[in-house]
Amino acid sequence: MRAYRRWFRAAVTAHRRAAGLIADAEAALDRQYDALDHDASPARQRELTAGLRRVVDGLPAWLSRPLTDDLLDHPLGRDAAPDAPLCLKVGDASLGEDREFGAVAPFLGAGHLTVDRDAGDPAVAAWLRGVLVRVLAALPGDALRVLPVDGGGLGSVFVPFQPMIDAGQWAAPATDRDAFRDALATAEQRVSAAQAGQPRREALLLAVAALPGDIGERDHDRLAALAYAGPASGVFLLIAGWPPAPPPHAGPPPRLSHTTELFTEQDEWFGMSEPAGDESYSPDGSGFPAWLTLDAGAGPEFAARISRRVAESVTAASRTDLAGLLPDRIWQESSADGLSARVGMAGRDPYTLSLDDATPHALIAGRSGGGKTNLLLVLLYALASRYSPGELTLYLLDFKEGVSFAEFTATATDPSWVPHARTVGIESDREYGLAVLRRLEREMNRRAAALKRHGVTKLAQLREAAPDLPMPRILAVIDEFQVLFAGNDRVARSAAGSLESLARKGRSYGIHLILASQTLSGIEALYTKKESIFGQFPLRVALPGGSGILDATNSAADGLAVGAAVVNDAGGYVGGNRVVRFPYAEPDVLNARRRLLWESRPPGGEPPAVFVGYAEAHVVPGPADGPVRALAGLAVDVGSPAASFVLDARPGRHVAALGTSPVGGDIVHAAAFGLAHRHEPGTARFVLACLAPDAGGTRDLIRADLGAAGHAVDEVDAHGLRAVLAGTATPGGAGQRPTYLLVLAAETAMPVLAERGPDRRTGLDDLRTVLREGPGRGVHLLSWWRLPRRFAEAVGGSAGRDDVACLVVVNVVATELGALLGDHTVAWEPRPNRALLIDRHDNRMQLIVPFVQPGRFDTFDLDQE
Ligand SMILES: Nc1ncnc2c1ncn2[C@@H]1O[C@H](COP(=O)(O)OP(=O)(O)OP(=O)(O)O)[C@@H](O)[C@H]1O
Repeated sequence: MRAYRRWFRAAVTAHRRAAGLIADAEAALDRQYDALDHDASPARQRELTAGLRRVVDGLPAWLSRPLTDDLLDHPLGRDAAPDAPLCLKVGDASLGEDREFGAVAPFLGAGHLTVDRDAGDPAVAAWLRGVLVRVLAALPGDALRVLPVDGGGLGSVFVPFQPMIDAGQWAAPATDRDAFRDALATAEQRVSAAQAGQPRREALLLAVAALPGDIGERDHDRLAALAYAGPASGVFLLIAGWPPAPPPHAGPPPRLSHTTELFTEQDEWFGMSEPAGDESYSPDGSGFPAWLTLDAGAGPEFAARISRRVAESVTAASRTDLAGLLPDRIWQESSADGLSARVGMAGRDPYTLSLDDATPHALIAGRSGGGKTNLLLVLLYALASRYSPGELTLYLLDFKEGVSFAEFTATATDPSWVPHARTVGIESDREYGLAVLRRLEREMNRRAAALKRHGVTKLAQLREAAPDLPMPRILAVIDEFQVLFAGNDRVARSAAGSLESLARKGRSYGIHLILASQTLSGIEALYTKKESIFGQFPLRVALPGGSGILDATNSAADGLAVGAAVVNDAGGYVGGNRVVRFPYAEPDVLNARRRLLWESRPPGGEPPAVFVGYAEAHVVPGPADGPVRALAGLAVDVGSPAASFVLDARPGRHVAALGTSPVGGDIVHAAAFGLAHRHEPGTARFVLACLAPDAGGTRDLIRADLGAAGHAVDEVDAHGLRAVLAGTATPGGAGQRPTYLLVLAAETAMPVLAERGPDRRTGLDDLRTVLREGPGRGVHLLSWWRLPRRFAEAVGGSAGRDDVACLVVVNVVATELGALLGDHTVAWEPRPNRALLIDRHDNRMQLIVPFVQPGRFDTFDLDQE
């Protein structure tokens, strides 16, 4: 400060002497030109201008020298110190040929600068660019944040500075009134924060190329207030076009305090007011004693070059590496009051992301390739390193290709997993997502009850009151969460309900949500539909292309480079913006860290329940005791429990797989396989009818698996099947052993079954008797019907609906299924690798991953299914 004072005083003194010279000269001219001392005066003039030049030359190069290529070798970031006042050359005053000198004015750290013409004037545009280049090059790259305003829509002034915008150090230009007001709000917030004693950040410069034409008195007053309070808080103004024309019926705009003003005198000549600060150019307060032309400033290319170089250095300085960011000693933190982890750098400072009572939940958005996967990996590994599995549990869910949480699970080549992960869903179904949300809700209710029981209101208190009660904080991360709400169906409604309740109440019970999305349109639809949910997500992380989750006027994330994000903890309002750079999630570092976490896991730590949407399910033997069941697949649910159907003595305990897909045959195979392992060899009878040649492969497999389990198989054709039905329909005809009728392509038997026999009975009569009475005698039908309508006819239409209680629906469209069930409200859409298990007795409908033959979907065209 002292050095600046000394220097500026010298400059002012030199200017005054120049003024004296001009006054002398004018007086002399006035007296009489001829009487002027022609010899002495030029010498004195030269002497004085040389003195003035020395003053300007004494200024650091970036603040004074012409902005040309000659300066390119001069180092960046060393000509001014952050927080210290600086002076720079703003114009060229002249006392005649060869007697020019630089006019300097105080600026950042000391006061504001205005010029009365806006950047529509090319000289003003170049000047403004020049002032920006000077401070950009003189200061360390991250010592100044610029909020550009270009209300004239001219745009060109700030175009060269795009690299600084991309690097997140400058905001994107505000080009209309609303955006201008947001910029004002940001600056005002900075002032309030400083006044409240918050630590100073980099200086903030509101740089205006042209004010929006439609601003009013109130905006002028806000600028005046900023001018007054700004310098003490590190907020400065550089305004081209001040004072503006007063709005209609309004007085002239207020004077800006702490401001050095340049104003037009004539053509390209400007006058300059007294400078901001304590010094003055003239003894009588009349301002700078000479007219001046504006500093030539910087051309767009030169500005772009400097901007690129400074941006690169800012980016490099704020780059972090993952290894440096993860703590060496794991699991040292308590999550009693919240979760937080260092995840990157905000300028020169480490950035810590927190999920706690104030910011319980977060939204993350960015375009494809914007770095979402990377960010989530960094965040989750950082959290898992700080908190032990006793302090933090993770529920990870993704709905699409994209973020893959496979990184948290064991693989064929690496047996380690992240021990905090409770569930990991990869390319999950919406139903699976709903199941996870429901599970979280149940956990929330469990915690609510525990709080009540212990008479406390906060999780931290509960952890003290009941130290043995497992009460880790839970973080659920849902990627592409908008998929949950696709369609206006039961799943969407239930998911919205669950999510809303978790978002509202979760914070009290240590449950945090991070919702991430690429498809902003999906989120936008939700904004309008479910605005209330998003109010619960004050923390917003906008990766490149993710401005959609910020306030409508906040486009700060549009120009970000990959590796950076605008993190906003004020629900998206501009004032809360912070540009944060995240390290690259290096695979080697992640792998090493996962191993370390895994090796440190508590004894008995279970691997996460993994659900992989595209994976085939293959049958394995079911439990050896309990009710006898037909295995059908894995439930689309947390932990993927087996989905099965109890084959007890109640009438109708049979299975029909429906649909042309060969998966229908696989269902019969899975059931047979499970039963073959359930019964001791030779203690059950298996009758197999394969009635379509193209199901031969499945028939062979059934035969082989039953044989391997020690069971004989009676193979029959349609006539044989009819005979077996006739036998088992008669009391005592089935014998003592449980009997399973395995029928592939059952509809093919219809003509044979429909024929009347000599006793006037048809095979269908026997079939229906078996369906009703068979289970009581240990006889169960496990069948695959390619044509659901034939099946309906076979069981006797609606009257026989409950006679086959278990339907496994494969590729049957909703209308057909509705007709079959007599219920058109059933929501079902056939999809690859999924089936709907319906137990008509229990009124249960369950989405399952059907058990199929290994490789079924490798050889089978999914589109045909
Ligand atoms: N912080 C970073 N530093 C350096 N490179 C990064 C960083 N973040 C992401 N990247 C690079 O960008 C690429 C895309 O990132 P990432 O896969 O995280 O994007 P994404 O948004 O998840 O994309 P998608 O959803 O399409 O998979 C990565 O391959 C990585 O090389």
